[in-house]
Amino acid sequence: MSNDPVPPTPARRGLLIILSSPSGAGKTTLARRLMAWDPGLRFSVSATTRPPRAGEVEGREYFFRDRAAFMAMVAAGQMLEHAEVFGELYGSPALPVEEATLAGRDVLFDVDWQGGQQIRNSMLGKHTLSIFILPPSIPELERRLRARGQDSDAVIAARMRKSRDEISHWPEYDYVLVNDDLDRTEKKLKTIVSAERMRISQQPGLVEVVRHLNREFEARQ
Ligand SMILES: Nc1ncnc2c1ncn2[C@@H]1O[C@H](COP(=O)(O)OP(=O)(O)OP(=O)(O)O)[C@@H](O)[C@H]1O
Ligand SMILES: Nc1nc2c(ncn2[C@@H]2O[C@H](COP(=O)(O)O)[C@@H](O)[C@H]2O)c(=O)[nH]1
Repeated sequence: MSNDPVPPTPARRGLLIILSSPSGAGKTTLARRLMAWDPGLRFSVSATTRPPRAGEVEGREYFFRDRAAFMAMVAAGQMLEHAEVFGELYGSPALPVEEATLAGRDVLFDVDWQGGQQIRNSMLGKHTLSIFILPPSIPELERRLRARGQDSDAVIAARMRKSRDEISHWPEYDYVLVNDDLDRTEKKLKTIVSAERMRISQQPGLVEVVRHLNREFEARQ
């Protein structure tokens, strides 16, 4: 018998994948493509006090709450993070994230820089992967916000004013992608996620593989 140096197999904890960008750079579009690529990925549906846009469905894009209900969730400790963005409250409910990551599933967040910071510093923040999406130019950012056709001129102007501040947080992220061509950016995003999933810390099953290889070495002696 060898004295097997390999520790027992720990369960895999899911990754917290954080996407941030200035409004309109394309993170929601990219998040949808990532979800379609990997049905095992769980999207963290945020709660917000902002009113629904046309086509948005309660519980799919957001949980739409009034301020009192939102603050009650915060007071009850139900939010992993929360922040005021463009004058509205946004937050990520903690329980679905805990359940998914405990079951080994990765969770995708579409949050601003404040949310990104809070998630990284949270109890669940040990295994995070954070990616910041930059627009190729400021005129293109504004063009995308207008082309989306969802927000008033005043809302677009407010979001453009905040974009410089949001962009200033790019160095806090693990990766930065310039979203010029959507298909190319999607491919890069998938490459990053695939590579991060191959980190030793993300592959507890390797312990069994190495154990098996050691047994095979012994059988040859
Ligand atoms: N690479 C791209 N080239 C051209 N248009 C794009 C590109 N990426 C996204 N878009 C478009 O830009 C608009 C804004 O994208 P999206 O809603 O994904 O931005 P966002 O970063 O999630 O914004 P918000 O923070 O306001 O939710 C959408 O109409 C989307 O189709
Ligand atoms: N800190 C958090 N930010 C969030 C969350 N959900 C969304 N967001 C960010 O808000 C803005 C605006 O989103 P929109 O849907 O109104 O266009 C954008 O930057 C999102 O990333 C959250 O739970 N926490």
